[in-house]
Amino acid sequence: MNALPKIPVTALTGFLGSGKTTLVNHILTAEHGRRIAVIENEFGEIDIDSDLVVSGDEKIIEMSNGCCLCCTARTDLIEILHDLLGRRERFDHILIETSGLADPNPVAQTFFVDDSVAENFGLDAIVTLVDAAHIEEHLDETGEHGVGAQAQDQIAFADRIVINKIDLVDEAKLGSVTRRVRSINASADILTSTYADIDLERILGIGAFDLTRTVTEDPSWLEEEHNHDPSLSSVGISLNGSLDRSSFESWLNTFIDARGGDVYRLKGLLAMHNDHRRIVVQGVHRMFELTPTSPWGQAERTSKLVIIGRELDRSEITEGLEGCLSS
Ligand SMILES: Nc1nc2c(ncn2[C@@H]2O[C@H](COP(=O)(O)OP(=O)(O)OP(=O)(O)O)[C@@H](O)[C@H]2O)c(=O)[nH]1
Repeated sequence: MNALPKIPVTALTGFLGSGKTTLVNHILTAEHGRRIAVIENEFGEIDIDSDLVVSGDEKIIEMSNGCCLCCTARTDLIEILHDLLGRRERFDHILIETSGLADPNPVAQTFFVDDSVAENFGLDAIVTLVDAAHIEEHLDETGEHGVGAQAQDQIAFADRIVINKIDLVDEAKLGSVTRRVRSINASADILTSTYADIDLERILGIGAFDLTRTVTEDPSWLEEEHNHDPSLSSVGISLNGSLDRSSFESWLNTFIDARGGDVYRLKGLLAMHNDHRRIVVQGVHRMFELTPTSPWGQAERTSKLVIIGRELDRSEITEGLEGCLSS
């Protein structure tokens, strides 16, 4: 007998750079009256996401095991959920931000295959973010090493789809993206947003996940195995000291000019010479931006950069970045 109601869980998916962390920050800072525990996970050997998420006491629980939820044993997730159960009076909703390369299936399965989890937690909805500017390109990558299948799975399994970054596309492009998404998932509600600024009532506490529907539409979903595309890799570099900003910008511009098509995602937290603030660098393909954040204060100045992409040459990137260190 279980007198307590199940804790609702929202699984957030979406391809690399679609805006998941932006949405998590929005959820953690907006006034919605819910207390939300966030489980983060990341494909990349150096953890950056937790630096980029607005910090707030113990809300963030990371799975920084250098791999994504889908291919680590689900026991990791089960353990974290059990741990949270011991503190259940402190929150009333759980949000799992899956890696940009994760297949949402194993996450969803966790809530059904493990009895103790199934008894205490209920999957509320799978929410998938879509990058309006890049999703078509990703879906079209259907070759042997294509990421199209992953991007497609994430859309197919969604209960709610948020087409984000609509500021970057015109109406015609938004129309074609919406039609494309609809052709993959005929039933999910589709919302649109800029910087993931959406009415949270439309994605939290909606009770949308319906196992009956999922199983009927794809009976194999509980067995599915998932492998990462081997040509995709993540290069994470951490350097002590400060970078010279103009050298960094010029190196990054040259690198992106040459390799932007293969760079799915670039994230970093950088120390710049003559600047007391931490600088966040965010990039998706050929677009990138540098944003100053909190001051370093007494903290040791280190620069961390993670690049996720195809055929990346670690030594070339390391050398390039080292060349930007301020002397
Ligand atoms: N122009 C524009 N940029 C956006 C929007 N939403 C997010 N971004 C930017 O896109 C970049 C990626 O956003 P994130 O929220 O980090 O994306 P993510 O899905 O968490 O990325 P991964 O962790 O790599 O999977 C950041 O530079 C954001 O500021 C938007 O609506 N419009």
